[in-house]
Amino acid sequence: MAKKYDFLFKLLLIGDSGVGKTCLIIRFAEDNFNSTYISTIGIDFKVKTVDVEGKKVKLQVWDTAGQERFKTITTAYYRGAMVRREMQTILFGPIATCKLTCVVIVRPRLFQQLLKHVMMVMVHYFDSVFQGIILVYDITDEKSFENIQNWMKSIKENASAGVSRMLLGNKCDIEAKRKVSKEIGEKLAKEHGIRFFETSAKSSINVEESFADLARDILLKSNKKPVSFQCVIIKWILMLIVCMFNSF
Ligand SMILES: Nc1nc2c(ncn2[C@@H]2O[C@H](COP(=O)(O)OP(=O)(O)OP(=O)(O)O)[C@@H](O)[C@H]2O)c(=O)[nH]1
Repeated sequence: MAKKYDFLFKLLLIGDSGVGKTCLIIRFAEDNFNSTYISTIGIDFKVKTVDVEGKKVKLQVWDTAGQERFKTITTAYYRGAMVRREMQTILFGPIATCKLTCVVIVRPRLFQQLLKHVMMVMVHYFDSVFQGIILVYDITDEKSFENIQNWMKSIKENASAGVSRMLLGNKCDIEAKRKVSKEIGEKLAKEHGIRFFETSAKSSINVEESFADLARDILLKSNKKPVSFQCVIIKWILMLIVCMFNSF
């Protein structure tokens, strides 16, 4: 059977509530637009395969809720760094090391359980790393632009270090209500050394282009090696080990 894609990249959209994250994803994945606003609850994803540098890249695009009350769930999804920290504490923390040594000697069965927990964390890690994060603001809403700094801070604190980022100023079809100039958006992106596009999910401006551009950036960073495929293999091996532990 022919392989349907060469690479799989996971992207995450973040930004204030109402800036158009869901609409951008729907425009990208289904080429559709709905003006009815239904606020996202929790997290959801859509997939689309694009051609990048002659390679088929499957993008799994995750939507998040911009509302403050869902922030804990949203940031939990940046994972990479967080799970790594979790693993470091389990494996290398000073107390953990002492306890672990005692457990191996005195309670081998408990050690087995611990090992299983570590495997589970690793499975989760390989399953939840995002290669790209798209920060979205609304060009007609100054506050959503100011908040980009907070979202940037949140990425720094929670996401993995090598993650590719991109800034989108959405709703550029409503020029009459513009509050944030293109230049100021470009300036902010430049300061953070990331790509920038003004988009419109409604009028389908720069949506496909921006997603493909980010995919290209990730592809070049990954040195054209199918990293995600390796992750999937490692994930399945880890899951197999977890299943073996379960059957003891
Ligand atoms: N004019 C215009 N309206 C848009 C555009 N994108 C989204 N909207 C409208 O903005 C509103 C909010 O869009 P959503 O995509 O639900 O916003 P969101 O960022 O996902 O919001 P949360 O789920 O609350 O985080 C909806 O009424 C959309 O129709 C756009 O490009 N142009």
